[in-house]
Amino acid sequence: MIIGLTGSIATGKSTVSRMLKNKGFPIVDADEIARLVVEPGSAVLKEIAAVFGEDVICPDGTLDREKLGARIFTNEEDRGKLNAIMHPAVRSEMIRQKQQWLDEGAKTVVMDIPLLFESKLQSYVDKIIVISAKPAIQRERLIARNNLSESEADARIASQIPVSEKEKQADAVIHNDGSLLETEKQLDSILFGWNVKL
Ligand SMILES: CC(C)(COP(=O)(O)OP(=O)(O)OC[C@H]1O[C@@H](n2cnc3c(N)ncnc32)[C@H](O)[C@@H]1O)[C@@H](O)C(=O)NCCC(=O)NCCS
Ligand SMILES: Nc1ncnc2c1ncn2[C@@H]1O[C@H](COP(=O)(O)OP(=O)(O)OP(=O)(O)O)[C@@H](O)[C@H]1O
Repeated sequence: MIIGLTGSIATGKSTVSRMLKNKGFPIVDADEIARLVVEPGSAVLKEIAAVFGEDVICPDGTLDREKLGARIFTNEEDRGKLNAIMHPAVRSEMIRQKQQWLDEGAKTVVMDIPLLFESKLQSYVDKIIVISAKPAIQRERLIARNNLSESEADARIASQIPVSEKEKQADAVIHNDGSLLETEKQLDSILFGWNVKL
């Protein structure tokens, strides 16, 4: 079974993904892959520099994530351009990693894909878990984690489909508004209900 884990920014995908990893499930992490494909010297990074300018590259050759983030989260056209450059590379690496786990005999693979609905990747997975948090809590956690202003946080939240919309298309929803223990209990009950095997 391929389980897709999604939600909206800062609702707790990585938190739940970590819980699943601790239980022994293999994880394919789209955010981690998105960092991998822009390593210094990569073709994807060269294309980003060609489109967005050399000033999005740090003196040490790495991507200036803060600078690029400030542009793409406030400008839909720029976001579309970045997605067009990065997503094909991210998608093929996600599929490669998933296949590798299956070839190694994994019965279940978890794919943590923040933009699963925005990128229409529902067909990549068998079941979808949406990690949700109330808007005020989501905003508060995003501001605290990324040290953003309120307007920067709002721009990031607005760059994605609202989590309430995603919930409607989920096979299961985890409400991550309370303690981590409460979140893990919801996760365990979903895994039990679906008879998920390691
Ligand atoms: C713009 C970048 C450099 C900002 O880096 P930063 O370290 O600040 O953020 P990070 O990569 O940790 O992403 C945090 C969250 O932002 C959201 N997010 C990232 N990219 C996008 C996007 N293109 N559109 C909407 N939301 C996005 C996701 O919820 C993600 O979990 C980076 O997010 C990036 O390379 N984005 C493009 C690749 C992408 O679409 N990644 C999302 C999953 S494939
Ligand atoms: N139940 C919880 N109680 C308190 N804090 C939490 C809880 N769940 C998550 N957090 C915190 O909220 C922040 C966002 O969580 P997390 O990083 O897991 O979200 P995410 O959905 O993976 O975000 P992104 O879309 O940016 O990758 C983190 O700082 C995390 O430690």
